[in-house]
Amino acid sequence: MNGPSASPPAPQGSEEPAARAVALPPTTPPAGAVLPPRAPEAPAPGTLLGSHYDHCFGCGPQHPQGLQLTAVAGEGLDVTAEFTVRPSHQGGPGLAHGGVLVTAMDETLGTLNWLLHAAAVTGRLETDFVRPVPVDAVLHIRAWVTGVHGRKIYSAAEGRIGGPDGPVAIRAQALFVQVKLEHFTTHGRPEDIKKAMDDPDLFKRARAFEVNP
Ligand SMILES: CCCCCCCCCC(=O)SCCNC(=O)CCNC(=O)[C@H](O)C(C)(C)COP(=O)(O)OP(=O)(O)OC[C@H]1O[C@@H](n2cnc3c(N)ncnc32)[C@H](O)[C@@H]1OP(=O)(O)O
Repeated sequence: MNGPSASPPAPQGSEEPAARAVALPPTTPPAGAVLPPRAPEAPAPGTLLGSHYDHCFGCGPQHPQGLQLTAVAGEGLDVTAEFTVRPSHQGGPGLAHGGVLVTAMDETLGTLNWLLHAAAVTGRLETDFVRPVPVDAVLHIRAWVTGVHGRKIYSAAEGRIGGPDGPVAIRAQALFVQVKLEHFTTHGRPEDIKKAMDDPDLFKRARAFEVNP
């Protein structure tokens, strides 16, 4: 199977508007979802999670235009993260681009999988933009797992500005799908796979390709 099915857009304008919508699966956990314990291998609460791949647009320190987001493991199945909006992240003048903010949420939500010791990729990500985020602002993000159902990991996050307890600027909810190593080796560019595999930092290498046995 290749993800959930979606209706194609209707070919002409005579249908009801609702019939033209794409059917998307929910990002709230279904009945039967569970909240597993933190994996025994999960980094201790308070650990700076670091980048899973130096060239990642979300967290890589070697990506000059990237977000260089940093995340810290929480006490449970939760993380906090910070991202400083730079001029290269602008959409409207002086304001963060919405897609860049979504990336920050995606990246932070992705780090939750590390607490479950599961390799997973984003299947679906919903966001609410609540208030604009200016250049130079720090987005304080908190993310948490809401449930796990089979290979699906459900999670939610919020980003605040003006401090960790400041007003909410963005909210997100996501569904990640656990994948095996082949997801990356089959679809990724060979030279980049090699670059990640050659990283002398064992921890990063593990994070770039960690797979549930
Ligand atoms: C490990 C370190 C990496 C960390 C990176 C963090 C960076 C931030 C995260 C990202 O941005 S990842 C990049 C963006 N995401 C992608 O590129 C994923 C592209 N999509 C795929 O590769 C596949 O569609 C996917 C792996 C998600 C699913 O394909 P599969 O063939 O493995 O799964 P399958 O279709 O069998 O579906 C498994 C279950 O997930 C559900 N599912 C799959 N795709 C879904 C989707 N898109 N939305 C909702 N549900 C989805 C599906 O309905 C099904 O539910 P059930 O088990 O209940 O039947």
